[in-house]
Amino acid sequence: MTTTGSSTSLYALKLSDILFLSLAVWLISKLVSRLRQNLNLAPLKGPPRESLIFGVLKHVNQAPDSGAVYEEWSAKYGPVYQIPGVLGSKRVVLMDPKAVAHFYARETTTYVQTGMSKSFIKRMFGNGILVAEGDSHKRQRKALTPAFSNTAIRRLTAVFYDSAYKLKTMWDGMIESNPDGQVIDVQSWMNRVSLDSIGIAGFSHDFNSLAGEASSVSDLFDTFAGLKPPPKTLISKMLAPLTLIIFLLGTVFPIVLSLPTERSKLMKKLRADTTEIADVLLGKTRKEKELGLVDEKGDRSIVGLLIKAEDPNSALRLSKEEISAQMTTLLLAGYETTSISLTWALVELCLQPHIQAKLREELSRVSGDPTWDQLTSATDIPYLDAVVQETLRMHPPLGETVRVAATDDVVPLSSPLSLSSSSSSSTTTSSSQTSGVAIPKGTSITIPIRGINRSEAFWGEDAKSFRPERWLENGAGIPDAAKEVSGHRHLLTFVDGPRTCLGKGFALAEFKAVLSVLIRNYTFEFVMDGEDKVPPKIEVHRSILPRPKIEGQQGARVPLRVRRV
Ligand code: HEM
Repeated sequence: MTTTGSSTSLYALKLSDILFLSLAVWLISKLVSRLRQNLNLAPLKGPPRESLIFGVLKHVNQAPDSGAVYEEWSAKYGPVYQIPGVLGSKRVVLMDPKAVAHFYARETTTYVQTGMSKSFIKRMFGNGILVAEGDSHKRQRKALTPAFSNTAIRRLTAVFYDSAYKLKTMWDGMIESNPDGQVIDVQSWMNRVSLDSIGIAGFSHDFNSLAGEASSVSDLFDTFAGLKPPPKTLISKMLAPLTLIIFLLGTVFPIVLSLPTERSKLMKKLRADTTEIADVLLGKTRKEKELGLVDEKGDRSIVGLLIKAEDPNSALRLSKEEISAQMTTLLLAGYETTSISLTWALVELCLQPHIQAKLREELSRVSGDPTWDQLTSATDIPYLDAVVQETLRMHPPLGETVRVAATDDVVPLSSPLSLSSSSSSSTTTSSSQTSGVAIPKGTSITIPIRGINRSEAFWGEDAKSFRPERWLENGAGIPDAAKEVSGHRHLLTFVDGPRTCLGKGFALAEFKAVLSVLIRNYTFEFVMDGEDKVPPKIEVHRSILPRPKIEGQQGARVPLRVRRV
């Protein structure tokens, strides 16, 4: 008995020793690698640490315009600077166009998702293209690309118009009984247009959300957008006030993201539900294919192409898990981003009714619905193009890219950068200036997409104003400094390089088709009570991606008065 007891306690002691030693080794290795990074990193200027735990990240996350914060620091410390991150870590912020282009060109190889992003995306979207790196990313991208070719999108244009006209039927019914216009939460309707479009175009599946059919995808997104009260358990209630803290700590310790917060539980459910939908859709299409119900040659839906990629003899074969994750990714990527962009466009057009009128006037001169050729041209319906571009510049759904260096690198600069003290960097041109910034392996890098898109240094003094005219005049409206920024029409909204948005053509065609139907048929204005008629304040609601909301509304609601033209 005694022997057994002592051997148990000896075993327990050994186990605790091992645990303690492992923890100590892990902590020391983290500290050593952080020290190595900090020592090898060029002595960049940057704002002082505000908090020992969060650095300045809490300040950035809580700012009403995080882009403006990065822009202010860039004006003060130069276009490449460092900011204090969580628990003594440092992040390098790139706002120099040459450095940004260099960075995006090396996405998925030299620069990869952080542990937190990987954990977040895997939980939400599965192990698909968004987390793939290097050769695996190349392989998945090659398999998916044909689904987004010009020919494919041209054929999908009818789907976007179908959705827009279904919405019109519903709205006409609502407005009919209210000739002075109907107050409509346009954001929820933009969600429905986007969801039904991606369902049909991506999987030949009609979610029928425009006709009011409920689906778990829209239910979950609505919960994230604060439009439905989430189910609350005691533990998640207790963790709710800590959501931001847990999120920030997750940048260093991704494991804390697994804590049962309301958000993490919703994410888990979202993943489970979208995977279920993906599996059902996949099964249905496979069966149709077996029964010869799908025109194999003609089927260019995303699912059709994914199923073709399943061919065991194909070099581009994707695993079943990858197929399910790609479908989830496409469903979610095609739904949130486009819906947010359409909503922002309507908000901006209400803030400046003369721009709305000018757009309507241009569209009234187009006979019938614009064709795909007209939608994709920047010059056929130039003001529509300018309004869409300006919306994407001002309101990129993804505000920043955060990555970590997988290997040591040197980032080139457009012009020499002043360092905070004399540098030991090999690329130093003088004691206080450098032509390239040494980035040690493990360094976190931030590209402030929103900050660069709206920066006065690139876009001029009126950078923060919604002014579609800057896109006209044969490009003369785009300042030379902005032309230095690589990316779709000098914007980083779709990022750049190997991870450039695959659905860019899809999104632009859908955005323009839906907006043209809305503006030709309806006028939009804010609901303004009282004598003064001051437009309401527009706030940002933190959902999966930040969404616009009108001040005072619960959740991401954007009620507008809609009248028939
Ligand atoms: C206005 C609408 C859209 C915007 C602003 C947008 C923006 C973006 C951005 C910034 C990324 C890079 C994400 C990252 O760095 O991790 C991305 C990737 C992606 N987007 Fe979009 N997107 C839009 C619409 C769409 C649509 C409609 C689809 C599909 C139907 C789509 C499919 C994808 C895919 C598959 C990727 C992953 C690409 C890769 O990892 O290689 N997007 N998008």
